Amino acid sequence: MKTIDQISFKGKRALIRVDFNVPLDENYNITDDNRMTAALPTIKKILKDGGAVILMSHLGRPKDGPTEKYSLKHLVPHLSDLLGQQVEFADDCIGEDAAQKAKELENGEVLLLENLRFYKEEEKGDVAFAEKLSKLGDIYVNDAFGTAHRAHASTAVIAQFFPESKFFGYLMAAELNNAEKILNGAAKPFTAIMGGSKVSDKIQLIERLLDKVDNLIIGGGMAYTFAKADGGNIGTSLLEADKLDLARSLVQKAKEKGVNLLLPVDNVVADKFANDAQTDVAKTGEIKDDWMGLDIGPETVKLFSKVVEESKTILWNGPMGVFEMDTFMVGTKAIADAVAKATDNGAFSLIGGGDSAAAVAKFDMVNDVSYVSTGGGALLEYMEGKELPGVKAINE
Ligand SMILES: Nc1ncnc2c1ncn2[C@@H]1O[C@H](COP(=O)(O)OP(=O)(O)OP(=O)(O)O)[C@@H](O)[C@H]1O
Ligand SMILES: O=C(O)[C@H](O)COP(=O)(O)O
Repeated sequence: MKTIDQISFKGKRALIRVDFNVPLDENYNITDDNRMTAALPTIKKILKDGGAVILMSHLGRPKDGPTEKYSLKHLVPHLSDLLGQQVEFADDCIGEDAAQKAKELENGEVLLLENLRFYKEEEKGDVAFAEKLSKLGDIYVNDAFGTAHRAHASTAVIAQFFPESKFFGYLMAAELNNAEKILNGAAKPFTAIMGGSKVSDKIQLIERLLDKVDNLIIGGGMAYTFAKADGGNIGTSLLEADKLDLARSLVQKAKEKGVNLLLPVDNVVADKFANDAQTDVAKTGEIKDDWMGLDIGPETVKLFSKVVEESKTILWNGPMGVFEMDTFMVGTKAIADAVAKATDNGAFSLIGGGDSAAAVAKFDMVNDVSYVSTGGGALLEYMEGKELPGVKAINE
């Protein structure tokens, strides 16, 4: 793997694509800075070598050019705190001002460019736009694992302008190594925990995992499609009506492959989708008409936790319930506790997916698991066996 360890950045300007697509509240406070802290080792290595750093990223999905809401300037104070030095900001990612600021950057200094997606050329993978960006640095570093599944100007297309000087950053290398550990070197028993809202998002991953795991745990909103497929009543719980056959076939495949497939046996149900809803516990398949399942129930917690605690490799993608509401976070928290316990006993645990990572951060358990991935879609696609454009662009 071509990583930044292979060169010295002394006297060089490194143009680093990072994924600083972090959640911000209404006052522009960063509510989870995992993606920023994860990029620090790469930035620090380059500064320590005696180089200068130019950071570029997207934030959100702006539709109509520059907007206050999606400005990366909101990240400057926190990034400066994290690095212990003032970070410069260019309020346009290309153009004269950015060029001037990049040129004048002294070794040891850091410049952050404005949101790349203020130009539609970024997502289109426009070559001329990529070339303009490429002029800002001497060496291209891709450390944006979270965006590696996008073939955009700054993540993939730009690499052609650095044929001899393109490298993976430390975060990218760590993410790829950890994903490989799960895919091709997992100690057994290997348990995958799948949750979240939709089974359709995760079909390919589930199918691939059936060849690798000993246990497959399915919880969260997607479990209701399985309950319905089994002929149960699910009330107004989440359902993907067009995925019932698929659910049945996944159950069948698990059986054929000897995978222990675990689905919820009981559920926390509510009379409305709200934190102050009336709640009850219902057996799977026995949810009353106007009620919805919003978390796994206490018996399920016991069943899932036992399997998780006995595992040596754990991949967790997607929460067990609507953990954003305190009333329905119990199941997700209990599974997080089980993952932490297994990790403490020597298991390797990888948490992937934006929402699972947010849940672990909410419970303040980031240090209790082996690795929290900064990738949502990127990790899923990599695990599904797809080649990530951001990775390919450096490798080829
Ligand atoms: N029983 C349920 N009913 C409705 N929504 C649910 C239920 N269980 C979980 N969810 C919701 O599913 C969402 C997470 O699903 P998603 O598939 O996006 O997970 P993820 O893979 O961790 O995240 P991402 O796709 O962002 O990487 C959460 O917002 C959670 O509230
Ligand atoms: O949050 C993410 O998954 C990445 O930053 C990619 O963002 P996108 O889905 O808007 O391309």
